[in-house]
Amino acid sequence: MIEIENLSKAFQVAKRKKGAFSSLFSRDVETVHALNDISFSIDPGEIVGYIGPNGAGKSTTIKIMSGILVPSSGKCEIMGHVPWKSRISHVRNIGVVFGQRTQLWWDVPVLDSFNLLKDIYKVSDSHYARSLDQLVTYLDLSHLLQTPVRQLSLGQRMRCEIAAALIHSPKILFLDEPTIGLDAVSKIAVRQFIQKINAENKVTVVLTTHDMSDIEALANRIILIGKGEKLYDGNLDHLKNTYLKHKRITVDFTAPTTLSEIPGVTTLQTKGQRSVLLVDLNATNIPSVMQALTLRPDILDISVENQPIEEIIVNLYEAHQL
Ligand SMILES: Nc1ncnc2c1ncn2[C@@H]1O[C@H](COP(=O)(O)OP(=O)(O)OP(=O)(O)O)[C@@H](O)[C@H]1O
Repeated sequence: MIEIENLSKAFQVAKRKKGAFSSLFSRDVETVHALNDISFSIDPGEIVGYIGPNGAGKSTTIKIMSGILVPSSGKCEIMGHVPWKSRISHVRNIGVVFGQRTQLWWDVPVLDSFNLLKDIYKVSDSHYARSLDQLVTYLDLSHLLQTPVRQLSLGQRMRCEIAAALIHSPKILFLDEPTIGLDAVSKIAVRQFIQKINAENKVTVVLTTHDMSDIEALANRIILIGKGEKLYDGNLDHLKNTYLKHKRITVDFTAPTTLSEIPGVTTLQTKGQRSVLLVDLNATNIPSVMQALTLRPDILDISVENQPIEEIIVNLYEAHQL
């Protein structure tokens, strides 16, 4: 369904020189390699988390796959189309949501934007009625349809953005940071909707996000890129098991206290009755640390957390010497 082979994208940018205005007059340019020889393929019905740190090349990939950017080299074929060559046929197959931008008309009621999109995509009346009905129900939009977009909260707007991207029932949905800035309730609503349209309408989803809870909730596969290179393609648990070096244990005591030394464990923080410990999994394991802790009579609560995924990514970078 999505075939990416040896895809590269380089940008030419004016070289920064000392002095506020010198780059305006300078002819020196440097090349930024946003994507370097990336290859992957995605099958129908998958939900893929496309992740990586800032500047990794995620948005560049989404823009190429949407037909907004032309790559410097390599192949990108989506449902038989080269996105930037056959734009009109391609956009019928895809829906795109950029969390930081809107595709809705700011001053008009949401429903008017949907009607305009219906005309742009030449959706038939009967298909539109069905599609709108489903989107309004699933995303709980009925009370928002007559509201101008500028009056919507961020969470309400994002639900409308997602509906707008799906009015023409595309087979593929690209979501670039769809939950950015949303509160917990809106995040969950967006996630549940993504799960639903994937399960019921068989929509293939490519999701970029910095929110790893989005990835954990949705993606059965992740593709991780860093500095334009593909670093990992597979399942999230496997990545965690391979690169997880530490776990964190938060311990609440009945009264302020200090912990005696436990091999392989460092105290990251002690505040009042709470201590946060870092367990080095190369030196020890969780059952041994728990055993040492539970010998103490003054423990109220213990919780064990995996190292944040961002730190796992750092481990992965180190492993790749990037
Ligand atoms: N239009 C452009 N002109 C010049 N450089 C660009 C352009 N777009 C992106 N870049 C550069 O390409 C690299 C990859 O950027 P991209 O926006 O794809 O990263 P990203 O993974 O989406 O990052 P973020 O998580 O911060 O959104 C960065 O170094 C960025 O500065």
